[in-house]
Amino acid sequence: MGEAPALCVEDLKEGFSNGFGLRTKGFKTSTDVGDKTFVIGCNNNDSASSLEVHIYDKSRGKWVIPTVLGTKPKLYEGYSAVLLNGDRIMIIIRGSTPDDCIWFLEVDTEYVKQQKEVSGTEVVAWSKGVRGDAEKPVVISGPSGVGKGTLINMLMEEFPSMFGFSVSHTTRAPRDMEKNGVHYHFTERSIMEKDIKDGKFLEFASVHGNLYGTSIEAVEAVADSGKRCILDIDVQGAKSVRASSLDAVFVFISPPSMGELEERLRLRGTETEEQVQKRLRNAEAEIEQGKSSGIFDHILCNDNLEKCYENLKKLLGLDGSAPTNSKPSPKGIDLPPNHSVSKIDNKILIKCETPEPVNASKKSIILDISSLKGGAPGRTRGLNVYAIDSFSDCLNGIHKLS
Ligand SMILES: Nc1ncnc2c1ncn2[C@@H]1O[C@H](COP(=O)(O)OP(=O)(O)OP(=O)(O)O)[C@@H](O)[C@H]1O
Ligand SMILES: Nc1nc2c(ncn2[C@@H]2O[C@H](COP(=O)(O)O)[C@@H](O)[C@H]2O)c(=O)[nH]1
Repeated sequence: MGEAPALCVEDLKEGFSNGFGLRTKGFKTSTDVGDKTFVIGCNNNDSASSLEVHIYDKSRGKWVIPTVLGTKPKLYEGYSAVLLNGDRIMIIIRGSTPDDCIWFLEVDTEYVKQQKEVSGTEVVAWSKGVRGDAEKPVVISGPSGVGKGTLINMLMEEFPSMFGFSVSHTTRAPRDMEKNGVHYHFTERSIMEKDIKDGKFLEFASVHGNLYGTSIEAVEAVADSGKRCILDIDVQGAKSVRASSLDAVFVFISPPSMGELEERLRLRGTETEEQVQKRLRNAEAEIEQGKSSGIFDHILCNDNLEKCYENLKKLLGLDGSAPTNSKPSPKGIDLPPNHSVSKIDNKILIKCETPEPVNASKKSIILDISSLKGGAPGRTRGLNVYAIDSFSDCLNGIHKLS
């Protein structure tokens, strides 16, 4: 590392404008990014209140309340804030649980810039920091009745600990055997539209007359459990995911013929005649787009179900003997209870300030932020965590925290 710490929190007074030292409920901190000052905090000690973000635009001499995307962190005992790359503020939370102690407020990332353009307002976006990486999600798309759900069920039955299903939201009515929260989150249009406006959806589309969408939480919950996420979405949804920051594998399932697709839809018996007709009309355009748009990495024809399933497994690297375990869920980050925060290059030093000896897991730690991935509005993954015995370790070498 070689370089002296850029900033050490003990050298700074709480509430300084560099953003370090955001304290407890009722306090605020400010971080300067270009000609804007981002003030993060809470106005009072009311436990019902939450972290708010206000922006002071120095060039216009005006306060702005931005649109805040993503889920906000809860209120805890105290916070430290560190500006990273000039485009996001890392918030380190004191007194939180190990899985909830690192958050990012994106203030000028590509995602935030795009959202500003779309909404025409100031935008900031929260995402939660997570250790380690998740496996690439698998997006499965294709016309209604082609067999996507059947193939996904086969995969989940054979590899229950490896895959998790992204439970979509929809405004369509549940079918007889469908359970809320398992097959879909069945919801009202007005509620879903508000959630879409609040940035809670990775993608959404109007499909066969109803609104369908994948919430960011649905995908992240699967990744948090250490499983590989499977999305069953239409072609418009696949296109939106392709354009998003989610790095996924895209598979299109095509029918052997329109006649066969019609027969499958009718035999399933879940739609009225009018709905079958609508789905078949939409299928033609979906097949055309699926095969020609360049969205999909793989196209599989579901003629013979067993053969198609074998091909799906092959492209997912599962054609050998069945692996039994998924990747273990990444552990949380055990912060020392009393700590100070400083930044050295791509490393954040969280220095234990407890006078008495502490056990290994409560030692000072380093967060390596050189491999951050993903981001708002969901999870920022790729945080690496190392334990250190003393501050000089930080300069001389680091030990990986198990
Ligand atoms: N290869 C196949 N040969 C014959 N029938 C099949 C085949 N694959 C699936 N099916 C049947 O076709 C019907 C439709 O399948 P499924 O419900 O999985 O379609 P889907 O693509 O998920 O449809 P939707 O998009 O409407 O949810 C089911 O009754 C299923 O059993
Ligand atoms: N864009 C999205 N499409 C979705 C989502 N969830 C499901 N779907 C697609 O809708 C049709 C119809 O489904 P059905 O359950 O009513 O038969 C099908 O093609 C699904 O793939 C979603 O979240 N986003």
